[in-house]
Amino acid sequence: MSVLDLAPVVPVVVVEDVATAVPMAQALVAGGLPAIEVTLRTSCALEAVARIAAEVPGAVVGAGTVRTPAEVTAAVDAGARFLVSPGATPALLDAMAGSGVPYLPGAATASEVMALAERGLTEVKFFPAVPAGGVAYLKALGGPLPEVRFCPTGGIRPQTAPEFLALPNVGCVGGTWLTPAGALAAGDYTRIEKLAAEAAALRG
Ligand SMILES: O=C(O)C(=O)C[C@H](O)[C@H](O)COP(=O)(O)O
Repeated sequence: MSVLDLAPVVPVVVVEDVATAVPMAQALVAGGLPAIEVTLRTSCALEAVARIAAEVPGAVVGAGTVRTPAEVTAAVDAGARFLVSPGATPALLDAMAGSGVPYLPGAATASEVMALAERGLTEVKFFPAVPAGGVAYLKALGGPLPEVRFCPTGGIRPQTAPEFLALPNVGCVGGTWLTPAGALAAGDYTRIEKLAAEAAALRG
């Protein structure tokens, strides 16, 4: 099954303290969001991926902010079950294609999406979704490129997620709102589970 179909929302998480990784992932899964994108933006990100992969059986943990072939290898070695990138380069795409796991390369223009489609890639992260043009832009891309499905990410909030999810070319949306830094710092996993449950219910 595609990552785009696991849940309406993929939490994009920035793990600053690796001790929060497992309880955070448990809360997200309990709330109904199994696909979790751990961004490789912090020094403990790979360890967070490894711990979630080992200790949270209901989670489908992936790595985000994957920008280089070396990061592809490191993420898969850590246990990432999918890869997400903000954009795409030929070297990165070659590495992702050889990784053995599903991947969502990033694109923001018709030409970028067409270059990915030329490679047979029809599941794409639309980034940065809101600054690049939001719902209207994505709807317009769906005219000439109807076979491509997107996971828009960047600037999406619970209030705006339903407008994206209503588009036929959107599989799911990504966002950071599920795991507020304050909730993680305070160990408030109940709040994270509640945010996840609300997000999981966004599309019935
Ligand atoms: O790290 C990456 O690879 C990214 O693509 C960036 C994330 O998609 C945004 O950080 C989403 O952040 P929000 O706009 O707060 O939902």
